Amino acid sequence: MNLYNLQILSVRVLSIIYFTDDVLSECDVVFLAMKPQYLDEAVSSLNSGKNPKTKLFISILVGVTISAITKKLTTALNFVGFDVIRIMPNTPISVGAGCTMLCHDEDALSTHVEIVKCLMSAGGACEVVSESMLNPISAICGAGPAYIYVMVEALSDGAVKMGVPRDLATRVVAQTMLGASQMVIKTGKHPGQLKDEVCSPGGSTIAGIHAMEQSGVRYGIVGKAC
Ligand SMILES: NC(=O)C1=CN([C@@H]2O[C@H](COP(=O)(O)OP(=O)(O)OC[C@H]3O[C@@H](n4cnc5c(N)ncnc54)[C@H](OP(=O)(O)O)[C@@H]3O)[C@@H](O)[C@H]2O)C=CC1
Ligand SMILES: O=C(O)[C@@H]1CCC=N1
Repeated sequence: MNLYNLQILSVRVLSIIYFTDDVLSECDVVFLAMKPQYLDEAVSSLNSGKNPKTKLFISILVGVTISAITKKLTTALNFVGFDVIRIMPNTPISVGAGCTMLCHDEDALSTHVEIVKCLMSAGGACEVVSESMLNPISAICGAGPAYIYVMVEALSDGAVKMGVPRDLATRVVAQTMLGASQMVIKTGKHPGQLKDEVCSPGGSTIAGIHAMEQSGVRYGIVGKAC
């Protein structure tokens, strides 16, 4: 990490917890990380005091807009001059392989955007998108790991059914998913082309693909899960 990154990371970051009387007077940056239905309760538990220090709120709440959060904070706390930046991270961030989507208002300070990018990049990829893109992309980067785990579990179940021990099956499935993902990222090839490269004419893979298509896997993912 370069000096610039270290400098911007030197701001103190704390999460909002219950009964946070002094969070705003002590922290430059505050994460809003409760479920959306508890936002009002959380905001009302904050006390801006005489000298609020917080200049940046980072929200991971799914579906709550920057303007809605700004309005709630401004109304409840009666102070202005802060930025709200929305992010949608995912749980793989805990192992350094996360994917965070970030959006901000046009008037957000570039230093604030850099702070968030720097913080979230420490846990994986981080990309800036428009706010209108955040909800649809959240269905993939935020919820996506759960869908992938179901697929890992299903493939592992299939292997177990054929007599492979569970731990070996799950390890091989996960490594295969990792490898396939790296192929998509590193080769830049269309996933359909990568799939074609695995399917030998008349081979077992195309037979498996046929079975997947017959059972509506693609339809279920595109039409129902997303
Ligand atoms: N799970 C995921 O993969 C992702 C979740 N998100 C978003 O993150 C948010 C939290 O989700 P998740 O972590 O799964 O949910 P959890 O229920 O695990 O965590 C919610 C947290 O909010 C705290 N909390 C509840 N009420 C208040 C309050 N009034 N004031 C302050 N803090 C409060 C809870 O504290 P306590 O434990 O003390 O009750 C808990 O730490 C949601 O908005 C979700 O959309 C975003 C991306 C991915
Ligand atoms: O299921 C949820 O509400 C959150 C949003 C993204 C991931 N989990």
